[in-house]
Amino acid sequence: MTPDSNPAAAAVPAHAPPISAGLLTFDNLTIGYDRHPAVHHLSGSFRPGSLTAIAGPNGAGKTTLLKTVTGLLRPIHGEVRLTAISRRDIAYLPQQAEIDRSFPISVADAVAMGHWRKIGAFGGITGALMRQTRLALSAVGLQGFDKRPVGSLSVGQFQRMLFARLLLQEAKLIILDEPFAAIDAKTTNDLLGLVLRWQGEGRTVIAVLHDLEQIRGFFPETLLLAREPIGWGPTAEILTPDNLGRARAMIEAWDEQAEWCRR
Ligand SMILES: Nc1ncnc2c1ncn2[C@@H]1O[C@H](COP(=O)(O)OP(=O)(O)OP(=O)(O)O)[C@@H](O)[C@H]1O
Repeated sequence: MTPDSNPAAAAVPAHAPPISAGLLTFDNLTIGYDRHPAVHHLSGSFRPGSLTAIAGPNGAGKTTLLKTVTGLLRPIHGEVRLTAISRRDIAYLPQQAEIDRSFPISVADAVAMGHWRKIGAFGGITGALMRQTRLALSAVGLQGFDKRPVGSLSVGQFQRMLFARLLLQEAKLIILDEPFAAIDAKTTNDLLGLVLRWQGEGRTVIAVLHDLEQIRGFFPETLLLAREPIGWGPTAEILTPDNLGRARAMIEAWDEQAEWCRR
């Protein structure tokens, strides 16, 4: 696959958050745990149809930010605003480490859970929905895996299965937390193809990633986070040596026990 010169990366001023008609907007957001802030003073918007990487060192607050967007955490201060969508329109793929892989369920049933918006929590899976489930499994290269218990899948196969479920969700906003961590090159390439397909369909995609070359190659926009926003805009203008150095220094200087922010 070749890097995509994506039109979603419309001109946005460097080092300034792209505030415009955003699908998802942060308004002076401060988030964290037990009133210890993990991320301060984040403002900006993700435009509808944009493809954005969230980058930053370990402990920068990336996962905390995603959990706040999905409603798992409440902001300490400021606001997360959704425009023209609701939380039901968001599909969220957590880090692999947060997912219980021992759940006794078949691959087909796990993927079919992606239909929940159409059928509700207690609705039945019709023949048509099961056919769509099998199509989604084929799209991720897992044809014939329907009856396998999820616990028997390799790490890469498990991630393919979760992407099949995302396919069925047909979400307007897709949020991925380190989707390619511990995944081999072939699987990464296939799943990256799905990410680009989603964006081609007009969906908005946000992914936490650590591979800077991958971000430069495929993600037109980047939010570089290090407890505070270091930059947010076109990837080439954000992932500079200067900004990456500032992000590292910010994390090294961070006080884990910092009290409530007074700025
Ligand atoms: N449940 C929790 N309770 C208290 N503090 C937490 C909790 N989860 C995360 N933190 C802290 O919040 C800060 C940001 O963590 P977060 O997981 O958001 O970072 P990250 O950028 O996703 O890191 P990584 O790249 O290592 O996954 C860290 O100092 C972390 O220890």
